[in-house]
Parts: sequence; structure tokens; C-alpha cells
Amino acid sequence: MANNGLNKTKVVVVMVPFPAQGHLNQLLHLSRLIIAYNIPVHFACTATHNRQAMLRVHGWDPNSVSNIHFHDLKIPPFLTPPPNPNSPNKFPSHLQPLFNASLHLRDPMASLLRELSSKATRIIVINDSMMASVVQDLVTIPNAESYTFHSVSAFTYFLYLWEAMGKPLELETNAKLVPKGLPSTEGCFTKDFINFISLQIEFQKLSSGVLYNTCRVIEGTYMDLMETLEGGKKHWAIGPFNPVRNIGSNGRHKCLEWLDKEAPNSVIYVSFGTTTALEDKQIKELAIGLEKSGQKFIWVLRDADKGDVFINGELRKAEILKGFEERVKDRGMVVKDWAPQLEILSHPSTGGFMSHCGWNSCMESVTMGVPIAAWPMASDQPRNTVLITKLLKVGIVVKDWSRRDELVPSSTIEKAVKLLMASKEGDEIRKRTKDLGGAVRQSIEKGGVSRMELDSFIDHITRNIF
Ligand SMILES: O=c1ccn([C@@H]2O[C@H](COP(=O)(O)OP(=O)(O)O[C@H]3OC[C@@H](O)[C@H](O)[C@H]3O)[C@@H](O)[C@H]2O)c(=O)[nH]1
Ligand SMILES: C[C@@H](CO)CCNc1ncnc2nc[nH]c12
Repeated sequence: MANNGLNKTKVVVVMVPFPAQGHLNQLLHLSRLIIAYNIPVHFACTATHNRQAMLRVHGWDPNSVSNIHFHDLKIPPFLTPPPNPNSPNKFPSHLQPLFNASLHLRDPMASLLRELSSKATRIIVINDSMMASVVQDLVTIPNAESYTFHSVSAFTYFLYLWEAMGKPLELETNAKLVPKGLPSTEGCFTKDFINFISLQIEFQKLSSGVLYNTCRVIEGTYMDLMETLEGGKKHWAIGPFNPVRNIGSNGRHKCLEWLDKEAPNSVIYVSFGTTTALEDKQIKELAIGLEKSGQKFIWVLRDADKGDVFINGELRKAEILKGFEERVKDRGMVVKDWAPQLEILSHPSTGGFMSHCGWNSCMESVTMGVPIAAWPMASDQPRNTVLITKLLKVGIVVKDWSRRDELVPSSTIEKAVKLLMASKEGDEIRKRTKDLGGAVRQSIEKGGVSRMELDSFIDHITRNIF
């Protein structure tokens, strides 16, 4: 039974995000969903990352929501080197000093949790799986409990878990569940980050349940399998976290004005998230490929974020694209600042997305019904690519993970863009993606699977509160 709104204010939620854009974004969106149940939300990270999350959010304005309380916690100074575009391993190792420094959030976090716990009947911590060690002191607070949030797809997380347990359940015989030729995790991480993950796994045991930014419409099978593997805990699929309608922001970016003038489904959006830095020669091949494809495009070209995004870097791209922007100005646009991705994806002129398959991008694209041309770079992205292209069949592969060390030539890029944007096969994939997008958007409406699961999570965290 649902409790009434008044009682629920005795419960407070504390979000503990990992300080990188793809993680901050998801827990900020989740804050909005929880506040709709009249539960106050506290968002606790460093000052610079709180500011980053607020400035870059899309689809709604966190300043207009009075019930999110931001807490700027202090950590020691950390190095903020630029990314290395020439490194063969595309994992953002330049963020490791920040990740290590973030472990120092433990003490200020413990103080914050103690303070909040003295004023509430119950405090619910929702922490990124990479921040499990930071919230470990909650075991000393009797009215606190925590829930682990995995920022990756249920498919990818399930595979990590399944492999770590020695591959039980004999799933390999069913190619529909675990496709043949699954990419290994080789080349996906650095040693330092694997050590960081291992440190966190130990503390993830302290949580009372697990949350995913996914929806049973797309990953129900893997949610069920996860519950089979990790039976002791409840796993909730409560996504998509991103807003799915009335996407807008204060002041429209010029690329949206540009999109307004284009035909439906005629533009491919090209962006590789916030953790990728392409080599100069790869940028050149991409430019040539886009030009030769003859298709309209919006290309977001920036280097990966630094650990502190407010420390400016030099613009590396200017020289490489000399002449290109002028030549394609009737057909394409290169965006060098923060692009309104959710608005671009929800725009009727956008008909495809060339993406590294970061999980935010996958969810945003699927909910907006935009098919993906997949070019995974690192981390969970090679496996998200399998989910998108082989299982859901809402995309095509641009770069196969087995060829991760090779340059993608312009001819491959040209072919992929034409296939997705200007072929019968592309149209069929787009149609399938639009149908799936509709079903995913429906899932967060009243009676939909994700809404029911979010209701059940809220009922759970507010249980027996009188
Ligand atoms: O110009 C931009 C660039 C990016 N974005 C947004 O930034 C976010 C990028 O997140 P992605 O998950 O796609 O990619 P990132 O590489 O940045 O994130 C990463 O962190 C979280 C993990 O779970 C992801 O899988 C991982 O790749 C998206 O929400 C996207 O909409 C913009 O709005 N504008
Ligand atoms: C440096 C970050 C990108 O911002 C790694 C991606 N994050 C992750 N990648 C893979 N598995 C994960 N499990 C939890 N987080 C994960």
C-alpha cells in the first residue's frame, strides 16, 4: 500500500554520484523522479561536480526544483591532465587522479549522513556503484540504508556478474541470451580502474538493493537473470531516467534552429560522449567520411572532459578541420561547445546517431526512437553495442571491437552513414527503433512497467513509516 505524501517526508534520499558526467547526469535525473513523490533529495558531491551536473542537465531545470539540496563536499586538490588522444586504450585514464581523490569523500559524507539521519525517520542513500566505499560508514547509522546504482546497462552488468561467478546457468548454449563472439573486456579499462572497481565491489555488499537506469521493455530478460544470480537482493529497473517529453531548455542552441529547417529523419547526429578523445588522423577520416556520405549531419567535436571541466583547455581541432566546415556548411554543422543532446535526439529531423554507445546515449537514443551507428571506445561500450545492434536490432556497427586498435577509414564511415540514413535496411531499423522508443516512453506512464517498478521502490523505502 502506498503511504500518503505527508508521511513520506520523514524519509530523505541522499544521492551519491561518481564525479564523471555520464554518472552525475543519471543520478541528477533520478533526483527529479524521486522528488515527484514528495520526498526531499540531497545531492552530495564536490562543489565543481555539483555545478557541472546542474549546468549540463537537459530537459528540465534543477534550479526550479526547490526540493533538491546540493551539498558541496571537500576533497584534496587533484591533478587534471588533458586526455591523451593517441593512447591505444581509449579508457579515460586522465580522470584517475580525480577518481582516487573522490575516495576522500568518505569522511565528509559520513558527517553529512549522520547529520541528516538525526533529522529524519529514515535516510535512503542511493550511491553510484563506484562510490560504495565512500558511503561505507552508513552501517554505523541505525536508520540508514543504501541502494547501489549501476550506471551501465543491465545486460553489461549481468555479463560482468555472470563471468565473475564462473558462468553458471549454461547460458552460452542460448545465442539469443548471450550472443556468440561477445567482446572481451580486454582494452576496456586500465589496470588502475580495475583495481578501483575491485575496491568498490567489496563495499557493494552493504547495500539493500540495486537500481538500474533501464526498462524491462528492453532488458527484462537480463533483469530476470540478474535476480536468479543475485537472489538475495531486489533489483529495480526504473529507467529511462531522462525526461521523455517536452524536452526544452532556456535559450535554444543554434544547432536546433538549423535542425528546424531540415527534412524529417534526414540528419545524423555524431557524438562520442564526454570521455573520448579522437586522434587527429581519426578526426580527418571522420570528416572525409561524413562529407562523402552526402548526408546531413551535426557533429559534436570536443575532447574528453578533464577532471574539472571548468579548467579550460586549448582547442586542438581548429587546424585539422581547416576548409572542411566551409565546404560542408550547407550540409553539416560542427558543434564545439556543449550540445543539447536530448533535444537533438528528440527533434523530428534527427534520423540517426553515430555514438560510442555510452549508456546515457543509448537510453536517450532508444527513448527518442533514433537508431544508432555504433562505434564503441572503451568501458561498457563494446557490450552496449552488442545489446543495441544484435539483441535489440536498433543499430548497426561502425567499428567492430575486434579491430579496436585500427583506424576507421573514411570509406567505412561513409558506408555506415549511407546504410543507416539512406537505405531500405536503414529505414527498417529506424522503424523498429521508433516502435521500441514508443514502448519505452509508455513504460514510465501510469500502468507502465518502469512506473510500477519505481512506485514499488518508493513503497519499499517508505515502508512502515507512520
Ligand atoms: O555535447 C554533449 C556531450 C554529451 N552530452 C550528454 O552527456 C552524456 C554522455 O554520457 P554517455 O553515457 O553517453 O557517455 P560517457 O562516455 O560520457 O559516459 C560514461 O559514463 C557512464 C557510463 O555508464 C557510460 O556507459 C560511460 O561511457 C549524455 O547524457 C549526453 O546526452 C550532451 O548533452 N552534450
Ligand atoms: C570512467 C567512467 C566513465 O565515466 C567509466 C565508466 N563506468 C563504468 N564502466 C564499466 N562498468 C562500470 N560499472 C560501474 N561503472 C562502470
